[in-house]
Amino acid sequence: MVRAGRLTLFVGPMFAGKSAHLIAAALPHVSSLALKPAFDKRDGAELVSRDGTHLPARSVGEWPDDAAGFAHIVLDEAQFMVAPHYEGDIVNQLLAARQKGAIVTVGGLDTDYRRVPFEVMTRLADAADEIIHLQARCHVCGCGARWTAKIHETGHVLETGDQELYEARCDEHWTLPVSE
Ligand SMILES: Nc1ncnc2c1ncn2[C@@H]1O[C@H](COP(=O)(O)OP(=O)(O)O)[C@@H](O)[C@H]1O
Ligand SMILES: Cc1cn([C@H]2C[C@H](O)[C@@H](COP(=O)(O)O)O2)c(=O)[nH]c1=O
Repeated sequence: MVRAGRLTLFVGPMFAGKSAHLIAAALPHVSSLALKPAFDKRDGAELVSRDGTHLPARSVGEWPDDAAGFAHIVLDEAQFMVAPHYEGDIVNQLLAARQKGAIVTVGGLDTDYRRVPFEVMTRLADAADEIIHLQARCHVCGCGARWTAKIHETGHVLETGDQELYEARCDEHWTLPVSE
């Protein structure tokens, strides 16, 4: 019997618990391949959530040759899987894995600090079986935050960082960064 594949997305701003949910989704699976973008040098060979959970993961700049051998594939920070940091079309590769029966679970930012959608995430959302929208707490007021604000304008849309550079913000308190 052919297994039915499935694509689940965890999307939202930074600090919303996307990595925590991905790690929790992977743990029950015996055969699990956890991937992270080679572009993201944080945390070495692990997916790490700010809630303290972590999971061994491979940093990849292209689709792994042995991916077909895994029943469950997890990918975090999917917004980084674009040229020149990633070779190949990650969306088509994930959809092909689902087609072959894999349970595919992906986390990523739906929008950048300007509130512009990340194209990879939009394409994945169009094809997903399930999308879980997560919110963080606004850094200013503590309300539900759908957006990420950047504290300093650096001129880079793709730029790894944490609380020194980014904050979760609600609709009322989101702003563009002040140019330096
Ligand atoms: N502004 C915030 N809103 C919500 N959680 C936060 C915030 N700042 C830090 N945290 C912590 O971050 C955890 C989620 O982190 P993580 O899984 O790394 O999120 P994501 O992958 O979405 O960035 C929460 O469980 C909480 O402990
Ligand atoms: C908003 C925004 C974020 N990034 C980077 C910053 C972090 O390294 C990751 C997001 O990590 P998290 O697990 O979701 O906290 O993305 C970026 O490159 N560009 C942006 O606009």
